[in-house]
Amino acid sequence: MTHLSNYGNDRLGLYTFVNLANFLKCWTNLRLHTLPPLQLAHHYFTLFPEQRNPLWQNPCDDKRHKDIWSKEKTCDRLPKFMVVGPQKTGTTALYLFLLMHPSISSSFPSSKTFEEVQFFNTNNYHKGIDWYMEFFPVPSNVSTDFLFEKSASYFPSEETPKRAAALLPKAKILTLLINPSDRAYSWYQHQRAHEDRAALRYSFYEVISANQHAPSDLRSLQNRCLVPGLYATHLERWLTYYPPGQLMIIDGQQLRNDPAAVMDEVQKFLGVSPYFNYSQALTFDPQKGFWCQLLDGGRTKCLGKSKGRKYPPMDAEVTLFLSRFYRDHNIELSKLLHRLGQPLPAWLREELQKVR
Ligand SMILES: Nc1ncnc2c1ncn2[C@@H]1O[C@H](COP(=O)(O)OS(=O)(=O)O)[C@@H](OP(=O)(O)O)[C@H]1O
Repeated sequence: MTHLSNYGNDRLGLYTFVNLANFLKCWTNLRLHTLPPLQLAHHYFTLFPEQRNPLWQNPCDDKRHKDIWSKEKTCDRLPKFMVVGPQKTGTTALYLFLLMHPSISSSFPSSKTFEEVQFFNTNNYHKGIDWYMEFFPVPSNVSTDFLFEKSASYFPSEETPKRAAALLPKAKILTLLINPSDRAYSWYQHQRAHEDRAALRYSFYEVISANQHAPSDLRSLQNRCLVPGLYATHLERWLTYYPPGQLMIIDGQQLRNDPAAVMDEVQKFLGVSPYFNYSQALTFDPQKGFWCQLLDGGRTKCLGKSKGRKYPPMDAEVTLFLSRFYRDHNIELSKLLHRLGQPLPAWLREELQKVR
């Protein structure tokens, strides 16, 4: 039984199977039973439930598969890198800036989830790799063109790193981190703007401080609000499947304040050419209050209203609660960054100061 799309392994499988069955019938007293295919599959997965979940690999990584891979198909329609989130850290700004580079192209937008494909972390994964590849253009030059996708909910997903590494072992992974308290607050505001019932009903403080006896909708909202900010836990999971050299941890605060400097680092990390001068291509738009793409004639192309929302600042009680909530996780993050030889972002240093 294999979940690798049925390219090569099973050509001999049928022959072997028939001969094995004949052998058993001829030389043993075993009575062989069979079932119609669907019932057989049901029975099989009852016996081996762990095999219900496929783990797709790249068919072109194995010569035997590649040799019989359909002529119409290619393995070039896969990303060379991914922006994995977490949500509300500036992933859309990074996405827009990456697209400005002449050698970088993204996945096609999904009708359901806008610029995000959300393959590895959802049931879309069960639609298979052909479904995933359809989201990517055929690159005009495989070695110089950089395809990517950004799905901001990949970062905290339990399954994603393992699944991504099985299909895209050489991919580079870009993640953005801002102060997890600010991220949680921005996410809550996002839910309110999208008229999430629970977010409209409960104040931010009620969400973050809910205890285990709270109603289930509040608990669920709390989890989705706070869990992505447990950065060290999620990063360790990514590092179980990808070597540190393939993972870039970007300071989201720096991307917001000095995007050209960050984009220079990103270009180096990806090894993409030609060098693109973001200092000339980006400008700060005072009306938007953020850096935007500079267009001909001095006009700007900024992100839409849903990015860079206006909402009141967090009050002191909330700030204190969240600083305490994330304290140990931030300490873990600082140890992890130290181990990776990476500098600590300013917001993390500030949070660590509060601990003392
Ligand atoms: N250049 C630029 N323009 C607009 N917004 C910027 C930019 N750089 C960073 N940010 C911050 O990005 C926050 C939204 O993050 P994401 O794009 O990751 O959100 S999402 O998860 O895709 O919904 C968004 O959060 P909010 O301020 O809460 O709206 C911004 O603070």
